[in-house]
Amino acid sequence: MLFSLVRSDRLAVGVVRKLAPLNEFIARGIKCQSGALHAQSAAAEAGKHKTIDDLPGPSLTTTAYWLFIKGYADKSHAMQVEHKRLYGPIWRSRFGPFDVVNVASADLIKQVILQEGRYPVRTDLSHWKEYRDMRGQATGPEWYRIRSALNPKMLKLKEAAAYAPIVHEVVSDLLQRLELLRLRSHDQRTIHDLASELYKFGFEGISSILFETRLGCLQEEIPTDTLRFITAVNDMLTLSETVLFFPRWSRGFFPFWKRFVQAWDELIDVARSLIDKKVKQIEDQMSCGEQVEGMYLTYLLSSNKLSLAEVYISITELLLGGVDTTSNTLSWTLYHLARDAEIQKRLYDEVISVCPKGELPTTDHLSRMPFMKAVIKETLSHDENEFPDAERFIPERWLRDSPSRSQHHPYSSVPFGVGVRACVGKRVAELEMYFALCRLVQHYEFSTVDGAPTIQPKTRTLLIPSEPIDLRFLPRA
Ligand code: HEM
Repeated sequence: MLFSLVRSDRLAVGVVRKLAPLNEFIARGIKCQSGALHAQSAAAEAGKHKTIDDLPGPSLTTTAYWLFIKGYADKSHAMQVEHKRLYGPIWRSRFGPFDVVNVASADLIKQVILQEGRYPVRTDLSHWKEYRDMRGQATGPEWYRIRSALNPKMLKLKEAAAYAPIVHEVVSDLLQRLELLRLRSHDQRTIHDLASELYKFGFEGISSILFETRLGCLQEEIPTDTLRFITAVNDMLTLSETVLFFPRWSRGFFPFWKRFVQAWDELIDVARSLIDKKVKQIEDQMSCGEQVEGMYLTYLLSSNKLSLAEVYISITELLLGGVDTTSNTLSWTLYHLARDAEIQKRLYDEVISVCPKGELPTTDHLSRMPFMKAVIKETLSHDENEFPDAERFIPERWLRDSPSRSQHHPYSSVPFGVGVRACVGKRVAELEMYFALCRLVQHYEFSTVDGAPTIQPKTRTLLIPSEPIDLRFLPRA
């Protein structure tokens, strides 16, 4: 396993976007804190610690050969598996401006995380920072202060549970939309490209929490401003990868940098106007002497812990972190369930016994659904060296009382990261995924389309399906 890489060979969903920053940090860790992390070697035995220059790994040219000639450009997860085989559990590689040390064993990951200290550093995505500097926006005060302002209403289980009503509203819209698409399909069963529908769900879900407003992503006619927003996020993330591969001097020849900046401009513009609307609303309420109540944005704006510029950028970054991670995990989860009727049946039985159809699940219900949590956990990452039959989908391995319970290293599955720098949106993501999965299972039985080939993952920041996922949705009685 590589840190944050999800189900590496069989692969469901990955968070490779978050991998590079950690690795860059590790590289620095090795350089600056010699002895904090070292590979066992003749050098170490002789009492001399290795430096980053001693690490094995492909040169820049070899990496380019793997990416562009051997065809791993959209399969960098598979390349990492191959590189681990070739170079061992710790190796150096270079991608564009990144000089990366990869660690691919639970023990090494633990060593890295345990020496992070109070203010773990993640590398800046230089081209994101460059955009911000160019537009004179906040370059980000220290991470810890911002993170301390963002954490309280995001990470605490009790606080995140306050978003349950809005998440249910969005899940209801998702169910309605899927039902419409199902009925419209040629066999009144098939939903084509489920991942793109779930992407809209992810966008609507996280925006409704962050901006405290509904954007209409799941409506038949998506409002123009919302379409602009979705396109901008999509363009920015897609171009973000392209821009990295082209040197600065080539920006005059190729359109990518210009388009990347345009996408950011659009994105910030829509986010700012949504936030400004809320600011105006709060001001109006306050001037009338009304009590101001709201959710995440209201809390941030009224806590006075961040400047308005910091709120713009923090909310935008939360949005960027929270859309496709959640929806992609859900897409792969449904795909795995559709391929395994037995596991799906076991999940259905659990859901129905705790929360029958017609009832809306609550966080209390969720606490009595260990199998559902295991299904999501199994979709997210784990280490092929630590789990028997790692390539098979076996949610039972996460259940405490199950005979298939695996005795795994605590760092062998860290899909949200660990420690102070771990994912700020974990609780919100779980709430969205659990509620959506629960209600989908209450309503439908899903299966793959007859004769459909197995869908492989490809790297597009995350590990996404390489082809559209088409699933049959059969309504349950
Ligand atoms: C299945 C869903 C998700 C997964 C698997 C996931 C995973 C991760 C991982 C692995 C990290 C990096 C941790 C580290 O560097 O140590 C991270 C960071 C982050 N995530 Fe998530 N995430 C998910 C959902 C979300 C959601 C819903 C949000 C927004 C509400 C979000 C916002 C963020 C932010 C802002 C960071 C950066 C935190 C920091 O550097 O302080 N994520 N996430």
